[in-house]
Amino acid sequence: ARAQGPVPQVSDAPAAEPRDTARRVPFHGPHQAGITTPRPENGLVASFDVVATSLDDLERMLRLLTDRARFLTEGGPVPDLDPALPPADSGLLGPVIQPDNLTITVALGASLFENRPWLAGLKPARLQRMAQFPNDALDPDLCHGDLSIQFCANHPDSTIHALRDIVKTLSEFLVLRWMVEGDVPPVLADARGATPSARNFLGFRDGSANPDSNDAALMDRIVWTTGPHEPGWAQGGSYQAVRIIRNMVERWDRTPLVEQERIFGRTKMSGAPLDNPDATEHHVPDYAADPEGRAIPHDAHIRLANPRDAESQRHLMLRRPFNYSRGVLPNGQLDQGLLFICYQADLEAGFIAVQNRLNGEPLEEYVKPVGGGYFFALPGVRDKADYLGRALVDAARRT
Ligand SMILES: C=CC1=C(C)c2cc3[nH]c(cc4nc(cc5[nH]c(cc1n2)c(C)c5CCC(=O)O)C(CCC(=O)O)=C4C)c(C)c3C=C
Ligand SMILES: [Fe+2]
Repeated sequence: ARAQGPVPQVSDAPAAEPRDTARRVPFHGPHQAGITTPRPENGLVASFDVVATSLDDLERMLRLLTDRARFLTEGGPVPDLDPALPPADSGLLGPVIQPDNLTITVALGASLFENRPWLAGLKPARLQRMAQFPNDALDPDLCHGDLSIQFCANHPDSTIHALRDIVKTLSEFLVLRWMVEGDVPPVLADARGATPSARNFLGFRDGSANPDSNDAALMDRIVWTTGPHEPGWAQGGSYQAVRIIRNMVERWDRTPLVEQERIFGRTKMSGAPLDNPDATEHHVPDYAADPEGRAIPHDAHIRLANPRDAESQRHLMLRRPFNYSRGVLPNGQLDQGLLFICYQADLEAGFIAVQNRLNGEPLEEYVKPVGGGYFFALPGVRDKADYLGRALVDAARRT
């Protein structure tokens, strides 16, 4: 017989460690946050079509987007509204929005300029629609867009909350085309105080040879767009290339370790280049000492991506990828991959040139780009009176 008495209360799951969500990345500055600022654990790129048929509409949209991005990244209490109305906030983060290292980075696609005569002549010089590379199998539903927003934060609930806020508050202007969310595993400083690079879904450290984003002079050269060949409004912005790259992880996990390592040109566990496997991941490979490609094959990913010759400095980029995992494909394979994001001062000298060199690399047997797009990240918002894209709007009013 069943025991009588009160139904036992279902207890809450054991509480995790309290999270540190108070950290804030400054919103105002000469450049947008989320490019050279440290990459937190969660990242999401959403691409939108813009419904703005006049310059006044575009200005209203950019001002509203700036206000929301400023509030969400700085944090604060959610206003109480009349309960007869929809609430001011989704409530995902509770009554007070915590900044949680959130950054919101807004970038424009070529189609925004091409379909609007009142923006003619103002498109950044290298901005173009992403073309198909030989190994691509692009899904049109995962490509292009008038405007991209990259959300990064310590936790996925913060990036999702910010996306939901923008989708709701800008519904008059923005129609969502696609979005991909990803993570990078947390990394702990080693005994020498160095922080190793996080691993991608192929199990390799990713980011070892990235240029140092704390070096402002280097970032001025590699990342920030400057110079007379670009419209004046675009100075201080950056070209953003986004690629959704599926990883065939089942096939990869059945590939011998030596082959995996020769495909990248690095050892899997430490990340050291194969010309000095006992070094750290930050060891600089010496290709001149390996002209026949015995240690690091000529078609290894890192050797093709950066041959470190006289020309290479022109083709550098800042990579900021996240790993995505989104269930199972209809064929029963895991749908995992890399949300590849990179920033550069010149899209053609950066991403496009490097991708053209990578065409045909052995890694292609294990990866399949399925989407993405090219965008131009707007210059930063200087202060409370400024807004995203103000210089563009001012320039359009003058022409
Ligand atoms: C066109 C640019 C690049 C694409 C697309 C790309 C895809 C891609 N990369 C990895 C994994 C690794 N990439 C690594 C290095 C590396 N990759 C690129 C560019 C692209 N990668 C560059 C410029 C570099 C640096 C080369 C150098 O300067 O030596 C590495 C090694 C570690 C590191 O430096 O980050 C890994 C691992 C995957 C899995 C992938 C597509 C799915
Ligand atoms: Fe790479």
